[in-house]
Formats: sequence, C-alpha cells, structure tokens
Amino acid sequence: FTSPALLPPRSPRSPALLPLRAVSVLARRAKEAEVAALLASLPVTDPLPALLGTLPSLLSARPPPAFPSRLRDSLTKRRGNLSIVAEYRLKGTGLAELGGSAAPAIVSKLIRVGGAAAAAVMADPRMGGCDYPDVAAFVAENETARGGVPGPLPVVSSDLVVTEAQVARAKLAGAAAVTLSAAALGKELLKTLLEAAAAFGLEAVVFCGSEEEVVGAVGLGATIVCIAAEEDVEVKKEWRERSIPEGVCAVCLISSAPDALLTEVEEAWRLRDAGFNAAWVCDCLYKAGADPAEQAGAIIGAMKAKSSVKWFSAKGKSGRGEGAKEYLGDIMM
Ligand SMILES: O=C(O)c1ccccc1NCC(=O)[C@H](O)[C@H](O)COP(=O)(O)O
Repeated sequence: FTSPALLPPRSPRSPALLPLRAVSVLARRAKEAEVAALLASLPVTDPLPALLGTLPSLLSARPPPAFPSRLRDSLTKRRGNLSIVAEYRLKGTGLAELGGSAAPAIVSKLIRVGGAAAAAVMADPRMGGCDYPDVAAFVAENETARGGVPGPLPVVSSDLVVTEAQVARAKLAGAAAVTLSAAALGKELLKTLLEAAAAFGLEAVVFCGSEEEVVGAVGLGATIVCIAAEEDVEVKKEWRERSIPEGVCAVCLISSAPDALLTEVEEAWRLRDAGFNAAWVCDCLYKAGADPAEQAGAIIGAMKAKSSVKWFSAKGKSGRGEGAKEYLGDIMM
C-alpha cells in the first residue's frame, strides 16, 4: 500500500462516515421504534423475550454483576503496544463491491489472522448493511480457531444500542461486548444499559465524543472507553491522560480519510505513542485493495508495527529507522 509523506493535513471526513454520535437523538427514537416493531413481530419460539425476562432478577443480584474482562484483557497489552479492533460493515466501505469475498466468514478470518485483538460487527442494517446474524457468523468463524494461534477473538456487537433488548440480542448472537454511545444515550440511559450489559455478562465499549463524556462514562464504571472525536491526537492524548484512569482501557476511533491514502496507519502509531491501548478501525482496512499486500491483514500489521512517526513513514518498506521500543524479553513474551 502507499502512504503520503508524514502526517499531511487531513481532509475532512465524509459526512456519511461520521461516527454514530453525530446522529444522536433522532436516531435513538428511530431505533426505539425499530426495536419495538421487532419485538412485536417475533415468532413465539424466539428466545429473545425469555432472555429479556431474566433481566430483573439478574439485576437484583447482590453484589451487582461486574463486567467480565475478556475484551479489555485482549485490548490491553504492555505499554508501547497498540491493539486493533477491526470493524466489519458492508455499507460505506471498500467491502461493498466485493460480493462473496466480503462474506463475514472470510473477513473474520482475514482480520483474526492479520493480528486484530477484537472484531466488531456493525449490527445496524440501515447504517452498516449487516445485522445480528452477521455478529453470530463472526462468533462462529472465530470458534473454528479454538485451540489455535491466534485463537478466537472477542466479537463486539456495534449497534446504536438504546434498549436492553439489543443487549440481549448481542448476548444471543454470542458477542463479548456491545457499544454504547454516550452522546446518544445521555447519562441515565447509559447507566441503565451499562448495568444491563454487565447483567448479561457482556462488556461495553462506551463511545465518547468529548472529554466531558469520557469523565461521565468513567464515573459510571465503564471499563472500556472509545474516544470518537475529530480533534487531533494531541488533544485526545490530553483527555486520556487527564480523564482515563489506569485500569480503564483507552481506545480511539480512527475514522477513515476519504481518499486512497493510508494516513490512518501513522495515526495509529501516534495513538500508540499517546498511550492508547487500542484503535478502532473500519473502512481504512478495506479501502486499499484486495491484494495480499493491501488487504485488511496487511494494514492491521502496519498499524501494530513498532514504527516511529519520527523516523519512519508507512510508505517505506525497508524498515530503516524503525523505532522499536521493546526489549528482546518483551518480544519473546
Ligand atoms: O461514534 C459513536 O458514538 C459510536 C457509537 C456506537 C458505535 C459506534 C460508534 N462509532 C463508530 C462508528 O460509527 C463507525 O465505526 C465509524 O464510523 C467507522 O468509520 P470509518 O472507518 O470511517 O468508516
């Protein structure tokens, strides 16, 4: 793949690809209506109502259920390492035109073997062109890797979650975690859904568009926070240092630049240097091409590479000036 000279000015992201928080309250209403219609139309054999019915007793457990930590553990490596959450969706990505080769089972394997620490599936058909069965397909594909190296990745169900029913659907699909948007939910609903996720044994990735939202999410006990804001990495670094305590996993969304260049790789290196545990990426994994040197696995590898933005550009392939920060002992672990 190609990358421009170091960190040129970014072109504004396409409005169609703005993070979900940009759509907030109207989208929340539409989603509530959609979930209500779904619940009303379920066949009597569907397990969703029964699972939802267990929620009150799960919530009344004392002490209250805590989050599991499979996703957080997978994303939290030693300092100086950046993990990648690779998101799958069909709408608005370079996958849209690939037909069968963009099927969940194929992309799931590509990103697992490519070295991602977690997979995410956007489970909103209108926004992402996929649905909860695609989450289940990712989970099933990952299960085929049980006992292997790398083993199954935790799968995040990335819907605009506004009701407990969606958390229950994620659970039934086998997801390890759900996404929650601080801006779309507001504090009270965010608290309710964080509790519902923990009660169902799921983790939650709380997307935050401002430092205030980060503080709010951490105050509510969020264990994984994803900053989704257009600010420069230096600003996000300040938010992380001031407002994300040790023990809370710090993730940052890298939204795709609307061009064929892979400036996102250098953004990942900057996030690693800023102390983030993980980057959440989507279209930039699929926009370069389907050649082995360009596809998602190659880009994940480049994002995780121990390269330095001071000495090395993503377009260089020689490795000269590579700024590895590890000791041999770290590499051997
Ligand atoms: O931004 C949010 O608040 C949010 C909430 C819940 C789930 C996901 C959220 N944002 C991420 C996204 O909307 C997409 O993952 C993102 O647009 C991917 O972008 P791109 O690679 O630029 O297509």
